[in-house]
Amino acid sequence: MTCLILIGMMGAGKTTVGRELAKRRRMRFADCDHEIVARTGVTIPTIFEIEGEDGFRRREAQALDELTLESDLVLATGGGVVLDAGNRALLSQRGIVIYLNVPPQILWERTRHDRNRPLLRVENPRQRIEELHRVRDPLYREVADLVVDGGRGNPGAMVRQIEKALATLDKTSCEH
Ligand SMILES: Nc1ncnc2c1ncn2[C@@H]1O[C@H](COP(=O)(O)OP(=O)(O)O)[C@@H](O)[C@H]1O
Ligand SMILES: O=C(O)C1=C[C@@H](OP(=O)(O)O)[C@@H](O)[C@H](O)C1
Ligand SMILES: [Mg+2]
Repeated sequence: MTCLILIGMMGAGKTTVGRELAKRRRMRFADCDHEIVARTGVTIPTIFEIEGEDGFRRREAQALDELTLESDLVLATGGGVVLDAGNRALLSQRGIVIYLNVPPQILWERTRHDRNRPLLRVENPRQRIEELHRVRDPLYREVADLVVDGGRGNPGAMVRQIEKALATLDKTSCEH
């Protein structure tokens, strides 16, 4: 079975919905960020502190390249994975890419108390989310096979919406 890849902004629900989707479809679940944390033994903020964003992005590209070789996998990516053109090419080639599209206001509400996202550790995180969304939304759309409204309904409802959208697609192989 094919490889399903979730993309979207921080707080879009990629990790939460991805895990549920994998359970429902009896597929393995992986998360690029979790993989990086498992490999390095430190948190994402610590990687940003020690190696900067560039260092994190190198690790992210490596993890993406390796994980997307698997089939039968639901993969949650980090929100910034689409910034790199090489990553975007990989995403398009290696799976069905699902963009969880969520308005900035909801992203802000979901992430405001979470300290694990170094890019939001700024004076005005709300404005930062809006800026990142403006830059990234076209990149998410560029690689997405499906765009799903991830702002309405609980994760279970998101899974049902994704399943419905997947049924309309005729892309059945990860290795196309
Ligand atoms: N559909 C949803 N409805 C309500 N809350 C959600 C939904 N999806 C995710 N959340 C919550 O939003 C926060 C961020 O979700 P997460 O899965 O970590 O997003 P991402 O991996 O895209 O950054 C978590 O606290 C999660 O429980
Ligand atoms: O948007 C981003 O650039 C990032 C998103 C995070 O993942 P989530 O999208 O799962 O929060 C994580 O990869 C890192 O903090 C950078
Ligand atoms: Mg996540």
